[in-house]
Amino acid sequence: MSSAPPPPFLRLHPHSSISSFSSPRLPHLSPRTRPWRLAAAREMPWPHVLTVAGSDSSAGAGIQADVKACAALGAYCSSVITAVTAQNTAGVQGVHLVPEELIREQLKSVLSDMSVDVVKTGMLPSAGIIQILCESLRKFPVKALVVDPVMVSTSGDSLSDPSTLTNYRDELFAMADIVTPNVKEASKLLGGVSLHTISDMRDAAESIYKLGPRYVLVKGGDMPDSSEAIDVLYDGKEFVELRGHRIKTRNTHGTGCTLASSIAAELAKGSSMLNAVQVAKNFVESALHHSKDLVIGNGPQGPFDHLFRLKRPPYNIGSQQRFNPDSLFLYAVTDSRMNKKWGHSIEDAVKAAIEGGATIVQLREKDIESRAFLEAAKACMEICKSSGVSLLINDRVDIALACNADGVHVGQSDISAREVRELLGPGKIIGVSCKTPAQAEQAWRDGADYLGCGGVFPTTTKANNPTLGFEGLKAVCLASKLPVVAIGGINTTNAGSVMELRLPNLKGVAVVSALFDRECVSTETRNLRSILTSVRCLA
Ligand SMILES: Nc1ncnc2c1ncn2[C@@H]1O[C@H](COP(=O)(O)OP(=O)(O)O)[C@@H](O)[C@H]1O
Ligand SMILES: Cc1ncc(COP(=O)(O)O)c(N)n1
Ligand SMILES: [Mg+2]
Repeated sequence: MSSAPPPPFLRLHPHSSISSFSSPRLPHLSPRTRPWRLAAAREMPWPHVLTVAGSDSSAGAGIQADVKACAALGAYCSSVITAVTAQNTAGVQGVHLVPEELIREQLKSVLSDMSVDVVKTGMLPSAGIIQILCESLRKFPVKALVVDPVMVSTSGDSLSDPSTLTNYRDELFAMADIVTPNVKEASKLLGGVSLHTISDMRDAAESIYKLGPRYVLVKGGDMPDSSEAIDVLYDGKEFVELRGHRIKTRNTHGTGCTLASSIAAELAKGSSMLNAVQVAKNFVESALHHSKDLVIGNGPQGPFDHLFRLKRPPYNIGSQQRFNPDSLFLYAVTDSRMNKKWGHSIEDAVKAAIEGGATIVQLREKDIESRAFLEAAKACMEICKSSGVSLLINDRVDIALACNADGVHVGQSDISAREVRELLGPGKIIGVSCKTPAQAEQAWRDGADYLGCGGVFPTTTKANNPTLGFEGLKAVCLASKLPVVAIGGINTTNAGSVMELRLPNLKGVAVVSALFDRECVSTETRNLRSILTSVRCLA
């Protein structure tokens, strides 16, 4: 690796010079006095990841991978470039470091102005660069820091000076929310210990955790002879093994950069760490799967297609608004037989439920023709959109796609949440009906957003549906890594007792007949809502 000579190529904009970097760039105006901000009627925050990393001329890894991954997942990605590398599918041919003062300048330019949510680091090739980054982060704090300690490329070329080890370990890790070494990097960080088994990865995660980050993810992409790609996540208390299919492909250049940026994008959207890591891992696996036969370059390591979803409908892949688990509070599920019985159209029933205070709606229409269902779903989408309530479709991914619904709810015998995610993309809400902790675990692995758990009480809405009781609900809630909504026989007389269980992850109740098998849907919804609210107020 060549070290940085004085930058003869540096041609500065007349108003921007390294020597003047300490002078403030932006006039200090309050939002009220910034005329360009008054133009927008409603300001929409855009999840923002700043990547501090190296440029990869082959665009499979580094800054280029980070920008593509964030874009694919619906986050904005700004970039501070630490080094310019000459790379292709055969390996790394050259590295040139960006002058440290220009890195400081780039950091200040972005962090002082652009409301960064999460900083993600990749190639930090010198000790001085790490120090500058730490200083900048202390001056401009962000919500989360994702550190991918890039040291060696997958081709085996060095991408950082050995002296950076000390700065990583003593300074940057303590500021990090998550550190994501691959097995080779974990070994380097720990003085050369060898990692061959999952148990070795766990030990390494534990040792790196002691250096100060909130989470450690030891990635097993490069573990030989395994049919699975297994990563180990550790939070100081619990280990989680994230297992995925190992895709047989030469196109794995940039998997590490992509994983870390995807975690950063999900954190910027508001996910918990565990969910961010799971979504990121599923995204890498899907991208590798869709790119496995693509050919670019003659070397042993090709890039993969981060934007694979653009090749297929739906095109509205990235959503900026994360699913809010609190919206499960009063979950209204429609039933066409009940609507018919009371002479309500689906649209009127949905409108009344929202008027009464339903916080999310699912259309569960089992005996209606597809064309009529789609028309009703489109009308319900308009109603839900104008009141800010999400609309999900039971089982029918085709209807959800056609009406651009907010998501889909599937049962254990429907197509899996993983396949639904493939079809709907990352921005949509996916719920899965689960009766056991094992099903809850699988739904989380498959990339679901929430669980429906029941029947809590006996119900006539669903035939042959075993009753779980409070014990069954409790087992699922305790085991679940996802928010849960209770369902099955819930009405105004027993809803309070369900919420009074105060089970972890239990966010609300889902009801069908208690709302829709009634003459006045809005009154019933209002009554239920006030019961739920009073239980919540007593908490
Ligand atoms: N062939 C593969 N199939 C599926 N997932 C993979 C494959 N190779 C790597 N991954 C996943 O990609 C992510 C990055 O891991 P890894 O390749 O070990 O990182 P790095 O690029 O830093 O060496 C991990 O989640 C890992 O499990
Ligand atoms: C500029 C740059 N940054 C990072 C990597 C690591 O690549 P990988 O994600 O395959 O480990 C790389 N090859 N080049
Ligand atoms: Mg790799």
